[in-house]
Amino acid sequence: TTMPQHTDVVLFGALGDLSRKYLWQSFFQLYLKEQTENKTFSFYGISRDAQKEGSQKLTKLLDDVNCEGDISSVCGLKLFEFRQLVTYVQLKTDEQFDSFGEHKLKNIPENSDFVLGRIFYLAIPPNVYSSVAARLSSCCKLKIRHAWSRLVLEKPFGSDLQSALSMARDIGKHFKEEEIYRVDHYLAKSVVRQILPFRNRNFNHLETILNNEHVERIEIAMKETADSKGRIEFYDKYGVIRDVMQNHMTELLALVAMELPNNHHSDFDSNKNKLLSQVKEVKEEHVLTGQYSRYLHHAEQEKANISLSVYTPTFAASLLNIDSPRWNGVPIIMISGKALDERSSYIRIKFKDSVMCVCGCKSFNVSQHGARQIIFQINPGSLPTVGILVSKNLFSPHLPEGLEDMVVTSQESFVFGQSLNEFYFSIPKTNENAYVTVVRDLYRGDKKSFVTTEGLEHLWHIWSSVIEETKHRHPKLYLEKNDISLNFGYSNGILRYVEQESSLVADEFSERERLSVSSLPSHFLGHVLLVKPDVQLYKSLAEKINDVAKTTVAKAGIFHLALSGGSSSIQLYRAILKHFPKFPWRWTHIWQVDERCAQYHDQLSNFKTIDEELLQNVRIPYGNIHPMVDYSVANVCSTGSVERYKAALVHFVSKLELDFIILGMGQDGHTASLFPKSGLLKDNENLVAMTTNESSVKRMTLLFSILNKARHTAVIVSGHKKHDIVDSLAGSEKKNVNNYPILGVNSQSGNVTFYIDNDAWFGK
Ligand SMILES: O=C1O[C@H](COP(=O)(O)O)[C@@H](O)[C@H](O)[C@H]1O
Repeated sequence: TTMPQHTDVVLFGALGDLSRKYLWQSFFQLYLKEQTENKTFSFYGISRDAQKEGSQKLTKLLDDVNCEGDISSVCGLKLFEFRQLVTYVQLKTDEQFDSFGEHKLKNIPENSDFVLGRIFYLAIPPNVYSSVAARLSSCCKLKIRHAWSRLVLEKPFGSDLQSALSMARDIGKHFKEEEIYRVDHYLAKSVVRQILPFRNRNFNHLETILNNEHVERIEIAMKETADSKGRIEFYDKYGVIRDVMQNHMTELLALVAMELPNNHHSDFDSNKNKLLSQVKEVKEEHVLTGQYSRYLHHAEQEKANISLSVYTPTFAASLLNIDSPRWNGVPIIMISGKALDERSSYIRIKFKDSVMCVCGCKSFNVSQHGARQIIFQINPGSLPTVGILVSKNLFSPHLPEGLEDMVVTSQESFVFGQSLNEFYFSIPKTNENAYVTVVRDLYRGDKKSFVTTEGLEHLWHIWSSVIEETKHRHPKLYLEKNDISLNFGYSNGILRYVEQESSLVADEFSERERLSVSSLPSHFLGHVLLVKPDVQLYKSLAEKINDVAKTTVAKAGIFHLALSGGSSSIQLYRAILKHFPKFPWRWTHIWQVDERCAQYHDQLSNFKTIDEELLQNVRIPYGNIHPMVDYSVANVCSTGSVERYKAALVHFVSKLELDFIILGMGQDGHTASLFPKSGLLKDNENLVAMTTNESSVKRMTLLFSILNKARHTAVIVSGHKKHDIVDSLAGSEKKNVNNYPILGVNSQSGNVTFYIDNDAWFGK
């Protein structure tokens, strides 16, 4: 007869996300499967919230625990019982801890024939692990015969080797190694659990080919569609390498590459640790990093420290090597990222193709000679379900107890370019949530889903220095969901993006921008003023536009730039082309501030200048260019043209906020095509209008209603002919917008800068 046993489950962080999403449901599953007359349970939900509020929150949370489709009355009854067995407890002070140990938890006399267990599950921030462990050790840990205590920790287990060791030391003062359970939920995923049984069951086939003679490379991927929104603070601290490569992915590597254990736990641990100790420290040149383009936007929303966020990798690809006779020379490639095109985790073992066809190549049979691979598909990606795929031209696998054949329906599915029909496909018989498995293992004292202290030390040893070395590297920006510019290759032991240049560039994010703004010398008409010789002036403005473009593209994925006509603009375009060849043209939309109603080839056309001097020299998508007048009709300007331009602005420009506009200023103080005494100066309703000044042709122009919504405005004033108007505007006499339209420039953003060259400022 087995001794009766009771288990107290004490869940810290009982009201948090992890508990809400997985833990309570998993503890209910435990109760459902394990509880008998002889095996009883109590559950305690712990947080720092006051008793009443915490208790209400917990009750709500438990309402969501359910039978997951099991409609039997047994499950319904057990669910009812389970909810009754959960008690909320506020634990903040030493006294509260002590009284919890004394009065709430079950206690038994020494030497009773009863097994008592206590699970302390810490779903709380790691910085309090040590102090909570210390308190638990003094109030609640069982120290009598037939009793056990387990301390369960969620990652991150430190942020580098040193911090992990010091955390392990601190906790080790209160709990012994066998009492510490560090969760790695990937080790509890259904396919991961089948890796070793599968290898064992196919020992004769597999163990002879799982080595450097036969394996070309191993890929381990953890691709996610989710981004890091809501977790920026955590992500800025950890980034993708610490978050998943150092732990889940390296653990997966160990399972496919370690020597098979002889089914003894001690073998399992020592073989795994041996393998981990053979993985070479990752080098800087072995890691590529990327950041999805809206990351900084999320960081800003979450009030993160942007100067740190710019460096956070949300994507990484790493090349690892194992220094052992079995694996020497086999590249191990890890890929993981947020905001990618699919949620797919897998280990792909690709075998060498060493067959050369000499004769009969026309009928060379793909199913016999095509790519040979084994794929452990852990999260499904585009497959109908998770499972293990073995190329039919490799061997026909024997299935261990936990797997069954998957019948591939006629519907074609492809895996790395090969039809699913070209694989033997086996799937786990049960596919429960990983946390259900974690909790069951925990209860049974089975340490398969947990990380030992020695293992942890190896894991950090592999990754610590490269994380440090790359911490100030600017990750390559990528577009969410599907950016082929993340594709990379490896040769001569080095990883390289196929497209070296990011289509999005965000280095030197805004620091320089802020600096340049704050160091401007003075003000003009209430706006920031920069006075310089013209060459320097245009370079400064080009630099500013480039900076704003990069940061805007990084945040919003699109940049709207509105240009004026005039000879000064030509110098600006040349400065941009010369100094900023990496300008993000692909993501830039070009608008016009104003235009004369002339055909494209007419010398009066502003657009012709923009086109010839700028657009023809850069790679900008045709659809991003928005000329103001309509060259497809004889009458290039009409009411229809005004409406068309307005509609285009409304369609493309979010909230009608252009990101950057370049204005000029005429000798009469006009700007855009808004001339002194024009009725349009007071038009607050329209965005675009036709206009004329006495001496010249008709024009189209943007109005102040949209100009003043721009996020950044630069007014270029250049040449000695402008000196008088600059002088007069700088004077103390009060002026009004009706006579000096430039005074109407009053952007809501406050980001207006006058770029005035020496000639215009000082005169001849
Ligand atoms: O541990 C982690 O894993 C999740 C992904 O887990 P999955 O079971 O959904 O594949 C990841 O989103 C998270 O950033 C990381 O901390």
